[in-house]
Amino acid sequence: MVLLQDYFVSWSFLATVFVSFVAALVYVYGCRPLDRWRLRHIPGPPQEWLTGNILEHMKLGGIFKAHQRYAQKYGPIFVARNVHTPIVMVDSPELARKVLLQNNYRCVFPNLLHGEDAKFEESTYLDTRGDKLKTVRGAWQPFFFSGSLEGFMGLMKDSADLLVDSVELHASKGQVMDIHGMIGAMTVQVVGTTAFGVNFHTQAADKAAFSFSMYTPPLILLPFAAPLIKRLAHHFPDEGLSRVKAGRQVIIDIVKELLAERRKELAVEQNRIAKGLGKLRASFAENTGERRGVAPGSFVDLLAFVMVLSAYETTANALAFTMYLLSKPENSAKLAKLTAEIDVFGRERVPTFEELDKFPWLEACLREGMRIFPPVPTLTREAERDMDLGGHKVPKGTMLGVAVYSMHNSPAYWQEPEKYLPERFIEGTPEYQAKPLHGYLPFGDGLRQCIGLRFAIMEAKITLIRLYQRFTFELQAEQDTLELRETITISAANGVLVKAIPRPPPNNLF
Ligand code: HEM
Repeated sequence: MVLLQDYFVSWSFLATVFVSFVAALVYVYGCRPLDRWRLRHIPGPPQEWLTGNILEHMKLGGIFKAHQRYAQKYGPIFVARNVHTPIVMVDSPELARKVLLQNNYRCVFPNLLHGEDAKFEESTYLDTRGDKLKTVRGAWQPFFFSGSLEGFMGLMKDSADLLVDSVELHASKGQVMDIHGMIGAMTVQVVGTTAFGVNFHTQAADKAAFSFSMYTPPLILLPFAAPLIKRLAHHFPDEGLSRVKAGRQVIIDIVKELLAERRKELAVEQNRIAKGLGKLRASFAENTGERRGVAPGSFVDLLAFVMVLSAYETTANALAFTMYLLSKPENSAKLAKLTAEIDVFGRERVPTFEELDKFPWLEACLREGMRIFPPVPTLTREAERDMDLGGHKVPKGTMLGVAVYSMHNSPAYWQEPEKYLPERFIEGTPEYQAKPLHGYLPFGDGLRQCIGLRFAIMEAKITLIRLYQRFTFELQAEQDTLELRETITISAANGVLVKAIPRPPPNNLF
């Protein structure tokens, strides 16, 4: 009896109670009972303890592929656990519209950055909300007005011509090239130069910037322990994290250098602004950071990050995917129509801003490319208030997602979705008639729709015109099916490998 009493007050007893309590807490935490209860009416894949659906996503080849599978199985609204927190996904044009038009805040996913790096991340625009959102977006707008866009034509054409030169070099040696990587170098040059008015001479946004670290899984699974994990990662960075930080540092260093240079050269800057280049940074400084202190000290970082994330990779991916599809042997008739449209315009001529509208087939090829391979496969929002989504009550604060990739490739909305049919984007064709009214979202929708949409289409059109005036491209056999890699965007995991075939001069056509 005495022994038992001793045991109850002993350390080992206390330790057993404590460990059992913590184990029970961890178990309950991994089951997410509250989230399950809140979203119990919405179907979705069964969740694993602690890991949600993450392991299944990996098995299925990415979150976007998993969403496609879930939509087939559970219908147009389902709950998936992409990360620790559940996300209510929609896969129907009507529901997608509701999500995107009624909610203006993006979800913020956890990341590992700490200290100075975290400040850089906070300054980014992608999860901005409230008044700051209006001010910042307003400051961006002038950059994308027709007047400004027209001013970028020369730069876009020169950059496309540099790309043509390097394609020619490979072609003269009969070499296979990764056109995706080469286009990426061009898009970074274009957007960097337009934003800062200084030649952005490097492909700074290395893919390593988006690589994973071994700290990422614990951060995703145990978000409550984020401060501890971030500190650990900061003091003992592994190789993955070091690469992420190095990638960002390249950008920050360039930006700081440019900023210092610009401050010394105010007169030169005035000149540049008059020409339209550097307008974005100037407009931003004018409207937010410097004048009103909305983003003090961080506005330039913001531009750099948004540039990398939003402009460079998406445009490069859209272009590379389109070229991939046009190079597939089964799409040779679509390619022939494209080269015919370009030949009518002229093999040597450079289009003016207005003349870019004379390429409807080219634009259709690009738009259809972004249907099959939307560069941003999932859009996210946070429910700003309680919502009714497809008859389900979704509480305020819930993470919402639009399964763009799945919707774009669904037979429920597109006839023969696996086929590359640019006709879908040519008014008056049967394919156009069959197209869903709202089911096409490569640039998102609502107040947070891609602000660079016109910039991107313009750059892509100029690039494709200059390339196809001179070449067609032959796909390497092993690329019949393109392996995709998913980060925030989807891209070709191993690049797009092609051989350039110089086109015969126009007078030898027949
Ligand atoms: C083909 C190329 C591009 C594609 C497919 C694309 C796609 C997207 C998508 C899907 C979004 C999110 C929209 C939403 O949540 O509803 C977005 C946002 C954004 N994009 Fe693009 N983008 C492209 C090119 C560009 C370019 C060239 C720029 C700038 C020069 C740019 C700047 C932005 C910015 C600043 C945002 C954030 C807008 C906001 O949150 O208010 N994008 N883009």
